[in-house]
Amino acid sequence: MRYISTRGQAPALSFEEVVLTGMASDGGLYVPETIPTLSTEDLEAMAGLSYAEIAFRVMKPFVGGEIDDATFRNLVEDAYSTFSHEAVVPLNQLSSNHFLLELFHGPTLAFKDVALQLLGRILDHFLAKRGERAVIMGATSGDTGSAAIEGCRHCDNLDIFILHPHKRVSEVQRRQMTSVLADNVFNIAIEGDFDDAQAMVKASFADQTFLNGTRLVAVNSINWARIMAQVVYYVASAVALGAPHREVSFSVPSANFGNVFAGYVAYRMGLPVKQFVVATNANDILHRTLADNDFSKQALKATLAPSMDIVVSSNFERLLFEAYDRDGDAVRDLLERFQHEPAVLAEAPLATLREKFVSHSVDDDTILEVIRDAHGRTKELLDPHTATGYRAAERVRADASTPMITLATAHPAKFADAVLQAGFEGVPLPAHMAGLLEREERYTVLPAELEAVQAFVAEQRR
Ligand SMILES: Cc1ncc(COP(=O)(O)O)c(C=O)c1O
Ligand SMILES: N[C@@H](CCOP(=O)(O)O)C(=O)O
Repeated sequence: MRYISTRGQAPALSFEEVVLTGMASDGGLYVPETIPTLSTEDLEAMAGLSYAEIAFRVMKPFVGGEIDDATFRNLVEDAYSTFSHEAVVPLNQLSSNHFLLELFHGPTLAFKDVALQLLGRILDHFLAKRGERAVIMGATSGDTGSAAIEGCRHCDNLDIFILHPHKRVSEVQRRQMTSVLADNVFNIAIEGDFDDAQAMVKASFADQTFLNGTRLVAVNSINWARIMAQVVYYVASAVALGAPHREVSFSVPSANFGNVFAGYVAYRMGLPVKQFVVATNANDILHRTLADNDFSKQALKATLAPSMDIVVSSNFERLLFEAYDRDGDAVRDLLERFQHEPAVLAEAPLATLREKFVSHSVDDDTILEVIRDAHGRTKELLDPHTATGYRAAERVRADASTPMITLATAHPAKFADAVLQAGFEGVPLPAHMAGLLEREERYTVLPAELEAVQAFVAEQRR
């Protein structure tokens, strides 16, 4: 399996190189040269298998033999043994044809654990084999950061630098990151927003001279392994509901677009998916683009679903690459224009996207109303991100007969503010996080300036 850049000018890489590289040298993101397929028989054979076994089977073609089967199976089983639910990502039936896919049973209570528990182990495997050290730089709006720290902190070959927007993540999210006092973990609170943090991480990949030759690795969904691991739960949940002989739809709380893009990859692999509902908070660029062809930046708003407070959505580029028939020049032109002025998509690619994707945007007042309403109807307490998906599913689903799976991307205990504002008492943290709110914290506040961040990383790395 080779991987190519969405901007068409970087060299093709192997799986190992792609995992250890992050961004492509032409500024693009890596995608598989060909998307592997799952036959009807492959999908049928997955019914009743464990999550880890389905994960092994779905991901194997992407790894392309670069990790031997026995080792890869061990890495996968080990990664998912850290989840507190035996099913790893259980499906919870809310009503006759609406299901919640609970992706928050990992160590940090958000869907990011599904990929980052595995990515940490894959990185460890490749770096140990090469006898190399690497520096991780990641940007987080709250969840990727703690999941990356949790997934990678035991890897002796890695120093981990996580940039979060100062005072714009929830208290639980911040403490999950900043209370890890390990020598190889560095938290940076940026005086800016998530877009600033992500732009600095991407700029650091583009010019890595500040690291004097040490390898820089991505833990954001820039890294293909993140997407690959997220493809699995689309397959597992659809199979549980009758795929390949029954179509399903997914509603996905979206921002950086890695999650729903992984669903699209599952569809392209052969999963029968009727519809992807892209749910956004008030930062609605994805909704404006899909609904009105308005691909333009607006000022980032702080919302009750802070992990989705993102305007420049990294993985939308991967979907555009597919919609533009893998024309890297067209993608590069469009994204360069988008950086400086409002842009629009060409008619044909937009029509292609609209065949599978619909969208809906949910503001803060509605998030609170949905949390109350869903609890009244189903007894489930949704986190504010999941609430956007739940509402969007109900508003724009194509029909009531196709099972709708809303992705529950985080546990409500991470977002006490929204839960309290919705009129509920706080949600207790699980036992393994007891005492989190009293633990010592360590982080460094820096201005949103690339030089300051790079100087800090260069100085602190071991
Ligand atoms: C809880 C939660 N829900 C939804 C999202 C959006 O997912 P994506 O960025 O993959 O679109 C995020 C962060 O990205 C998140 O942390
Ligand atoms: N919501 C994310 C933002 C980063 O997204 P990623 O999928 O690219 O890592 C977060 O919680 O940090």
